[in-house]
Amino acid sequence: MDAMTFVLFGATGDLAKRKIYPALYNLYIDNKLPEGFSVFGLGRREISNEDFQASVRDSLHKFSRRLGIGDRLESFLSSFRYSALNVNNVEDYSTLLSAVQERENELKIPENRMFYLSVAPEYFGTIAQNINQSGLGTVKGWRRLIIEKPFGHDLESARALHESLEQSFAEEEIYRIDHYLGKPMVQNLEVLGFANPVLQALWTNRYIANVQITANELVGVEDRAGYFDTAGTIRDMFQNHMLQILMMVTMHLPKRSTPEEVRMKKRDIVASLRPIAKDEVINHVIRGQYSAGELNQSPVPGYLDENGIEAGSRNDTYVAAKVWIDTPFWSEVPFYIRTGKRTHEKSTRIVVEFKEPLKMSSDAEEEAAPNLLTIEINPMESITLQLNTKSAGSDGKLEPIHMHFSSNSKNAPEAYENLIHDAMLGDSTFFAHWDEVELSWKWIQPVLEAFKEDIIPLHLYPAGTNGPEAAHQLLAEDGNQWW
Ligand SMILES: NC(=O)C1=CN([C@@H]2O[C@H](COP(=O)(O)OP(=O)(O)OC[C@H]3O[C@@H](n4cnc5c(N)ncnc54)[C@H](OP(=O)(O)O)[C@@H]3O)[C@@H](O)[C@H]2O)C=CC1
Ligand SMILES: O=C1O[C@H](COP(=O)(O)O)[C@@H](O)[C@H](O)[C@H]1O
Repeated sequence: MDAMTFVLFGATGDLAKRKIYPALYNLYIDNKLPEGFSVFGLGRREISNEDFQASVRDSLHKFSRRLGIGDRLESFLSSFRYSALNVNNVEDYSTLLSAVQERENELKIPENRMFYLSVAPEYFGTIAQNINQSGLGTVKGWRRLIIEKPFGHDLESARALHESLEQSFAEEEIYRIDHYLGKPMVQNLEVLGFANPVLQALWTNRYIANVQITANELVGVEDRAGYFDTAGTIRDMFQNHMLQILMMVTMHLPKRSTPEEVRMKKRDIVASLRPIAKDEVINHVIRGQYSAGELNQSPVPGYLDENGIEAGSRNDTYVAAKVWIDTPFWSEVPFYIRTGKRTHEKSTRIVVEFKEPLKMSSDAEEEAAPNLLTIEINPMESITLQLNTKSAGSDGKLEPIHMHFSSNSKNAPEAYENLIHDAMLGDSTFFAHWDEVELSWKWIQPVLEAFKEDIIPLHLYPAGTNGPEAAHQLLAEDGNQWW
């Protein structure tokens, strides 16, 4: 891997402390950082290098699961420098440029610069522009820009953001983080397809009855009311993470592919999503909001009673939808997608339900359970195939059995580790490319409008339950059920 300077905007923020520093540290102790590696943390506040290193040390103590391994923390921290910078002030970038160049010379490393924007999205365009104007982005080596979500608030704002970024950075230099694409089981979907002919052969509408994608959460709005009450689950989870999983599970790859091939396949899927007109949203999408309920036998407040939520807010904390992909592989297969906060479980999973088995014999009225392939993504990482077999007893009835594989996820790299490492290598396979981001917003725009205009019901569900009843009806009307 190339030696580089990692320039982190928002170095004093929550995401840096909870995710980025632990990810960098884990990469360091796994010897996955390059020889010459230097970090510049940036924020408005004035702090010394020592205080910055101390705050990184604190966040590792709090958030890293691997601090006990080895005693390399201090040498890791010695790569960290801090520079005060206001993103709107071009002179601050020039000061930073001098400091970065001095460090590059000191370490004798080439001008490879990774810019990570862990700040509010309204700054993305300005930062990209100022990086260029100040000369910080003029390099003899390579430069890359990692940006956090959310990428826009709707189709129009996403396009505006893209236009402002593309004035300063080429698409190949931009790495849009969707942390679900960094989850090992989501990355595994690419391999499951091409490495298992048995699955590859079955991966079509000929054999698959429906596909279900669930991301249930225990947590509520936490302390992010300001952001969440205007975003809702539809933008926070559905437009990005859920549609990315849908793309990953449905693209057909004949072999391990280049980032460009993956990008084209994902693009084809999202371009083939059957459009839902605004007045049709009511038939395909369920919108929910949690009311007061119970979790672990303790009462929890409803959404409207959470801190910082606007009185009478009609914001969505739950979305379920029935989606169709109009391609020869997937026509006639319903994809059911649901995600919600304050449900009864933390579980992200994909369940593929295969078509009904053939009747065993003409006179047997036996009910065979469907074959199900369940891929648990989070917090469990497992793959289970449900088959039918004869029961051991004398009656010889059918009973389901489970072939189960569970990975030892304790030591598996976390999503941010995988993604930052990939970006350092210049591998954009598991990043969201503009084409698919734009098409996702385009597809979801009528749903956003239906929510905004309040023309579909907002179903309440008590916290700690399995979502609104209407989400179950959505499948029941097709003769299906959530698994
Ligand atoms: N936190 C999370 O769990 C997640 C966050 N994200 C995204 O990551 C990004 C960062 O979020 P988060 O860390 O939570 O935000 P925080 O509010 O915790 O941190 C914001 C950071 O931006 C810096 N900052 C703010 N204004 C300026 C400015 N004018 N000039 C320079 N620096 C500035 C702050 O430093 P200072 O105050 O010193 O200026 C601080 O370091 C956002 O895009 C968010 O949507 C995405 C997924 C999850
Ligand atoms: O991006 C987000 O994801 C989390 C859920 O992530 P997970 O890895 O725990 O499944 C969600 O809670 C948050 O609201 C959203 O912004």
